[in-house]
Amino acid sequence: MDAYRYSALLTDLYELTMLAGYFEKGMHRQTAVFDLFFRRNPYQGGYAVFAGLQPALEYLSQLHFTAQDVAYLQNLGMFKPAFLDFLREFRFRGKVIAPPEGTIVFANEPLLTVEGELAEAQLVETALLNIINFQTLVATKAARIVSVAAPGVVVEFGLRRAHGPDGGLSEARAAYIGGARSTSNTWAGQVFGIPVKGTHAHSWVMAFPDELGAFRAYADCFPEQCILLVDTYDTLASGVPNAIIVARELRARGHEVKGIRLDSGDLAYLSKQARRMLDEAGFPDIKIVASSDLDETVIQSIRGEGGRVDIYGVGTQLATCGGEGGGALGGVYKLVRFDHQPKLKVTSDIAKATLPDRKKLWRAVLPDGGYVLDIICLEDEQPRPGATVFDPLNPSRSKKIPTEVNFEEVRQVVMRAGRILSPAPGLEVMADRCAVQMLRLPKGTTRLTNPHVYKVAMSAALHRLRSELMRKAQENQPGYRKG
Ligand SMILES: Nc1ncnc2c1ncn2[C@@H]1O[C@H](COP(=O)(O)OP(=O)(O)OP(=O)(O)O)[C@@H](O)[C@H]1O
Ligand SMILES: O=P(O)(O)OC[C@H]1O[C@H](OP(=O)(O)OP(=O)(O)O)[C@H](O)[C@@H]1O
Ligand SMILES: O=C(O)c1cccnc1
Repeated sequence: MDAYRYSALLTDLYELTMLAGYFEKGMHRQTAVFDLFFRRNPYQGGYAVFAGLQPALEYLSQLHFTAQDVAYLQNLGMFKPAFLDFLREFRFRGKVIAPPEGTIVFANEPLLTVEGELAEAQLVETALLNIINFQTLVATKAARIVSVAAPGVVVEFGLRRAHGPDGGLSEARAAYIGGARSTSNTWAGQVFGIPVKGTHAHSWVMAFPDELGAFRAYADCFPEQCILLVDTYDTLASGVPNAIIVARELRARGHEVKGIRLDSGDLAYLSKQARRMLDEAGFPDIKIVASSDLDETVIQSIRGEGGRVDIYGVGTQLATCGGEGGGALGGVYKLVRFDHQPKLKVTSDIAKATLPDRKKLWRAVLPDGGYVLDIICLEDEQPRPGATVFDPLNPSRSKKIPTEVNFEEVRQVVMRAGRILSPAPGLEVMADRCAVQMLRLPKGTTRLTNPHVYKVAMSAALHRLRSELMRKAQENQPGYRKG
């Protein structure tokens, strides 16, 4: 898809200098495995929604340096001719393991694993983080908003406040995966097939001599999709009464006004009053749309006060991933195996020590389908009910896997030898997956504040391997003295 035709130069310079260095030292063909993961759930929440895989895979499968790319790098004066020749032939031929998009994931779990030659696996770090971090962050924000809005519907209105045109495009995609049902972004509608929806702006009302004339004109032009913005002058004194007049006139012509939109004031109070007025006038099916800097907290408050909003139009806060613990997802990409040896990033802070080697991610599931905990194992082991597993952040804490669970593997091989293994499912499939998995989480995990901490554990074998590598790494440091 053209929307994903990213340049090979979509990278940090240091990926290219490392690549040139590995090439010069003859290391570029050695095998490497990298894990992409994040260390903290976004928004101080209890989960994240994995998104961005399809664009990431499209990027990998199309990755090549054009003649212009190579000429640009040559002009930088940093790279030798033999390396530039290598870039001309460069393709990504690696293997990728990942969860399907819309999967609920948690901090410290390996999400994407990229395996290949050091050159290809290292080069793609920046682009993969750029794509996955942003889309996962937006999809998570959408899921949070949808979780408090339901059965109300969420429409994504963020394009005008999104971080640039490309941000607006991928944000609309990710918001849909997280549960937004439609977007105002027509380009996203065209590219991704997301349903497009909208009302009209205050400028429409202001461009007519009066509000009633503006509503009549809109109903005339769009008798089948008429949603009227009622807060330009006075919501309850003129906006809703005028909308009711137009709704009667339209009904006499065989059509129905579909909705009204509230865009300022106390949305709980106004929606209750508007609902009463519409019902009393014989229009119980006219929907109430609300917008005005909405986020999950405001929506929860509106609902808590008995607000009667049917559709929430959410723009700025969704598109820019606002709120505590939002803004950016701190996903990282770490080397876990190199030249046939497991690798570990050692640090005095155990919470930042990586999980070495090729791994599998398993989800322990109760007979009723509810999720219990996730277990990170070495590639060749299978978790067992009753086995003891360890907290990767504090391995002195351990717990037993409940005996009655089954295990679902969270990730699958999605790319081999640089080829995407199966065509991406539609975005609706990803959105359904997210909605279903949200319901399978333990109670409290989706709570906005102080959520239940879903357990992510490592197997005993992975714990042993990590401890052993840590010990060796410390002993091998020059100047290390056993304390
Ligand atoms: N019932 C509610 N509970 C919590 N927050 C609400 C409620 N109703 C509205 N809000 C929020 O209150 C804030 C203020 O809304 P209000 O429309 O009064 O001011 P405004 O947006 O600055 O007005 P204007 O649209 O005229 O600029 C908005 O961010 C809105 O999301
Ligand atoms: O509040 P958000 O969550 O960002 O949702 C999008 C906002 O964008 C529009 O306002 P804007 O003032 O840009 O234009 P308008 O004249 O249509 O109100 C719309 O009325 C919403 O309030
Ligand atoms: O269609 C709307 O009502 C809309 C679209 C974008 C931003 N705000 C509102």
